[in-house]
Amino acid sequence: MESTLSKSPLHTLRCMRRTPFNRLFAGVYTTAIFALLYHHVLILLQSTTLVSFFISTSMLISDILLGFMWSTTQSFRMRPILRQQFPENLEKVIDRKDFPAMDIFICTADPYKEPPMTVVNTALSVMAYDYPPEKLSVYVSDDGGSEFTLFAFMEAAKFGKHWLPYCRNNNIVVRCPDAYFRSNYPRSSETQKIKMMYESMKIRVETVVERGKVSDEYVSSEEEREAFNKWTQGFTRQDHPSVIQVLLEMGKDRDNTDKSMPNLIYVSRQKSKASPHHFKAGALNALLRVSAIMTNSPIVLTLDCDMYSNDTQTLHRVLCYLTGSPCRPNLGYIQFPQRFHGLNEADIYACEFKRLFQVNPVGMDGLSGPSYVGTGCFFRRRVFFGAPSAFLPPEFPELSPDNVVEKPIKAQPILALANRVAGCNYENQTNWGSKMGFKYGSLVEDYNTGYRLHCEGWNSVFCHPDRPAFLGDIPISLNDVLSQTKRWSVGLLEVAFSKYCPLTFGARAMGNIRALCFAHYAFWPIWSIPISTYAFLPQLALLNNVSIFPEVSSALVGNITHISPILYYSFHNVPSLY
Ligand SMILES: O=c1ccn([C@@H]2O[C@H](COP(=O)(O)OP(=O)(O)O[C@H]3O[C@H](CO)[C@@H](O)[C@H](O)[C@H]3O)[C@@H](O)[C@H]2O)c(=O)[nH]1
Ligand SMILES: [Mn+2]
Repeated sequence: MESTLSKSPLHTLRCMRRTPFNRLFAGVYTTAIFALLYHHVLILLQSTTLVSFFISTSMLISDILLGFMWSTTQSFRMRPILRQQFPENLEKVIDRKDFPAMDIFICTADPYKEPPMTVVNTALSVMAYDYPPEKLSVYVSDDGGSEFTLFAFMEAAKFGKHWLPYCRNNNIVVRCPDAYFRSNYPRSSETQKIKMMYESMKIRVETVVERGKVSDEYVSSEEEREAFNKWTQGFTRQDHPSVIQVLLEMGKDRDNTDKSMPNLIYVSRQKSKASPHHFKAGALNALLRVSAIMTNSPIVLTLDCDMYSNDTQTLHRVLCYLTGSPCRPNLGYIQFPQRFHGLNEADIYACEFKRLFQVNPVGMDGLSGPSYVGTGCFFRRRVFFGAPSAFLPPEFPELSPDNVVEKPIKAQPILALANRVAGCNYENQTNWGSKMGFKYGSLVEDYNTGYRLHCEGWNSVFCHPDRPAFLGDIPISLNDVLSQTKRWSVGLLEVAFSKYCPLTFGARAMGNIRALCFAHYAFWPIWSIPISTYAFLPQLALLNNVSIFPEVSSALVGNITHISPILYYSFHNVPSLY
């Protein structure tokens, strides 16, 4: 195998050529920042009135914060690397029948904000991966506890039996039905037929959501009726029993060409007003346990419901890192960037977050790997059970990452246990959320979990192929943008001001440079302080006749300080210079 790998590698990496320049620049620029701060201190000491004292102090504080944020960004420039995968070499190293099983988690939380058809499209796009279907299990977590979402998935299970073979036989690249039918697809009679099926499913699902109930005419079997019976009078989204419904069972359910379908399982964990639900992290932990009981695949993909798969080869790319030797023993997860569709040229709310999702992770990748961004991330199941060298056993052996599930997923004991671990009080007095699974304590469970895994000694890989692996929706209204930014800011500050602060706990656990990368995110909201100061202070200073910038004649310091904010912003905003 060694020799096969050296002739046809599965992945390569190379350091970027600009690295020495970046380091030199960081050194020179640090001197400029100190000169600027020195100038501010001098002005502060010379201030004679209250107004000039206030203005100089504000400038000093803003520039200290800007300088600090600048220094955190430099950690991303210290060793940026570029990776490449060669999925075409995979089958030289591992037989298709030996591919590892994958559990795919899709989260949804509200049938009105996240229409069930969007969730269905995400699920169908991943069910149709070019991967042995008997190795795929798709779990949908419905935190909205909505019968409409369950109904949509019953429909998707039926439509999938036509869609999957259609994609396979016609080598379709975009396997998300909605995106496919929006593209310039070939108008053959087979395609028209499948499009009609899709449209009629869509109408049924949308009618059900509009009417606010699943009418009898849409329920086609006793099993389905029984599932909907769980939505009794007292069933609300904040208070309801767990609902776990197997919609497709691998091996038993077959498509219209008689090939096996992947598993498709609907999970709505139990909710009660009296127990905390821990938002998405709670939902993911419930899914981790339910999937452990039912399939326990060694690799887990987390996806948001608004992100569909845009490349059938993605799982092969992931395997390039997880199979063959040498395989990094501490490799915990593989993160794909969040990329978006439907962006307009101007992207007026700047929601693409290119720096956050595409530029900075390249820098972190050269250190110990990118942070987790909540979606498009493949984990080894083992990472959720303690540090690489200190396995933390779960409450009972069936939850253990090395347990092999032998019973079929519809077996009564399996379903009973799955419902038990999806209970709202199950986590009381356990390590879930603190030492095990996705971490609680922050609204940005993704950043928090990724960061804590790195502190434990896990590392990660950034996989950024030219063809986006996943495409998602961006917020398109100002209200959505503001609420998203507020949620992120609160969540990040929760980590920054906790005992796990990257500057203290992080620096001890992983060293200064890596910790600075994580600190950059944790302290991201403090950008608002210097930005607001710079927005308002110059006018105030002008009105009060206070000079905040040095005069051109005041020698070296003046010149440097004049150009430094300009230089700072130009360097910060040119992505090609990382
Ligand atoms: O109680 C909850 C709340 C949210 N979600 C799901 O979590 C996902 C992300 O939530 P959303 O409200 O869309 O947050 P965004 O700010 O758009 O998402 C970004 O930020 C989140 C918090 O950091 C990450 O979890 C996401 O992956 C990341 O895309 C969605 O699929 C939701 O359905 C739940 O399952 N349960
Ligand atoms: Mn979202």
